[in-house]
Amino acid sequence: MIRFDEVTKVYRGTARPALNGVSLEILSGEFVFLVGASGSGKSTFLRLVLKEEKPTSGTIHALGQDLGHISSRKVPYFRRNLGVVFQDFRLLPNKTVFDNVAFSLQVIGKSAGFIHEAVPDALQTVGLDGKAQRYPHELSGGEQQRVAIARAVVNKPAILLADEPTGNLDPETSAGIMALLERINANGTTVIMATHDAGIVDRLQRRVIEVIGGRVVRDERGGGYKTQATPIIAQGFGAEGAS
Ligand SMILES: Nc1ncnc2c1ncn2[C@@H]1O[C@H](COP(=O)(O)OP(=O)(O)OP(=O)(O)O)[C@@H](O)[C@H]1O
Repeated sequence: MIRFDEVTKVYRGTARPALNGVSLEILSGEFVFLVGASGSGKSTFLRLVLKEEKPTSGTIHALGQDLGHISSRKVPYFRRNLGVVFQDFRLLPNKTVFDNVAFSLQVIGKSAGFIHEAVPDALQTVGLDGKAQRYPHELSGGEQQRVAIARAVVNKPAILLADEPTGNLDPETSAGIMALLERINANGTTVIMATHDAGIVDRLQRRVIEVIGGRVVRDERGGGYKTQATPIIAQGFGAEGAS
């Protein structure tokens, strides 16, 4: 589903790679936590998958395509298969909940008929069916994140990328968001989530990829936030990235 082969990313004007020789594979249907200190390279990983950045060296395949060979004209089509959620929600403040979710479908040319079925469906999935006409400032943080998740999944993406989606939320609200992400994953969407939340990672016991200074130092299925166990390098991928 996603494969990194010896991927290194050095941002312009910087000396130290943000990602350094990362090789790994993420399979369809997996739920993966990306963990590591601030600045370790987690967001860079997600931006590379989205093709918002390109690697300095190495190759990335996602959904059967070599990202290096997708022309800029085709990038928007590629991105239709990916949903994205951020720590700060990024909703449009002057649009209702319904219109925030509908907007992402309008820009890709979906018909009004499609939108009027898909948006209520997505709002029901995230538990916000009664709040379609509210504005973002009339919602709690947890509800705003649910809108952002509805927007991310309304087009039924194969992959959901979440960059610290619970970073601004209290533990109880975070637990609700995690239950939602688990449900979305159980319905077949591959979920990759960057997080600093040790409690969540320990509780869910999913695959954990730990990055330090741009290198993958641990890739463990059923792992916690921190482990004393000998790292298991998933299926032979990532050995080169470990140090
Ligand atoms: N656009 C950019 N230009 C230059 N350097 C960048 C850019 N984006 C990130 N970096 C650098 O790349 C490294 C990795 O950053 P990245 O944002 O991927 O880390 P992160 O693990 O997501 O951190 P956080 O947990 O704080 O979000 C950092 O040293 C950062 O300063």
